[in-house]
Amino acid sequence: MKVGVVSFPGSNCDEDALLAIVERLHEKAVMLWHKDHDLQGADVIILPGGFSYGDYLRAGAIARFSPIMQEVVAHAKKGGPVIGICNGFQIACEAGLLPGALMRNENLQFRSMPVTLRVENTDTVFTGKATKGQLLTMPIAHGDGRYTADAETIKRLEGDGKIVFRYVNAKGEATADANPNGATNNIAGVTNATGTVVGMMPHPERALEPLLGSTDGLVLFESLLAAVNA
Ligand SMILES: NC(=O)CC[C@H](N)C(=O)O
Repeated sequence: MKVGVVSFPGSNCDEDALLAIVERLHEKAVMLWHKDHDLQGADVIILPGGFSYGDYLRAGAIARFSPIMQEVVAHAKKGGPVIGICNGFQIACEAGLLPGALMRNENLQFRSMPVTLRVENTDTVFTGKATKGQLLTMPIAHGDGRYTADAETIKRLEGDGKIVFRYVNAKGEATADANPNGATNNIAGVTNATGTVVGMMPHPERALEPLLGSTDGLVLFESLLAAVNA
């Protein structure tokens, strides 16, 4: 497996994502500069977290015009795996790789804290090794994480089981107080029709070391490796 991590001006989780692949999975990873058109033979693309273009206009709205996004979209259209983490999720939505949008957090605060997620869909390239209903702890760090879409899209995503993660409390219940940003239906992550593109606000690449409080992010990377090698 060879993973390409796209570095935009303002990305700040690109190194963490690269290290997740190299140090935890012992697989190959390359940094891809946003101005390039070459995916350097990567089988998988990570759109990392950060503040691409300073979140000007709207988070992800400028990054989606970066030259490399044409190749990322073409890769995704061919069924190539793509994961958008936090700012990467915002960029994936802006680029039309995933439905919906990430709005300013309901409480207008930047939230940096651990959250509990419930795995809703294990039929994606990034959750195949998880179990449905499994609870995962990982951090969030965002100001614009309130997932939203028009009512018809939400109904379709829910009906088709395209919600991958939901914010829940310690008992696994998707309550309002477990929702850090006011996301519709506590949605923390979604997938496309084929389960090959996943976007999520929480950071699995920051939950790989016991020292950092959780290793629950590992299941996503192990799922990816298993899917690519299948
Ligand atoms: N950690 C991140 O990727 C930050 C995401 C984003 N730009 C926000 O604050 O909403």
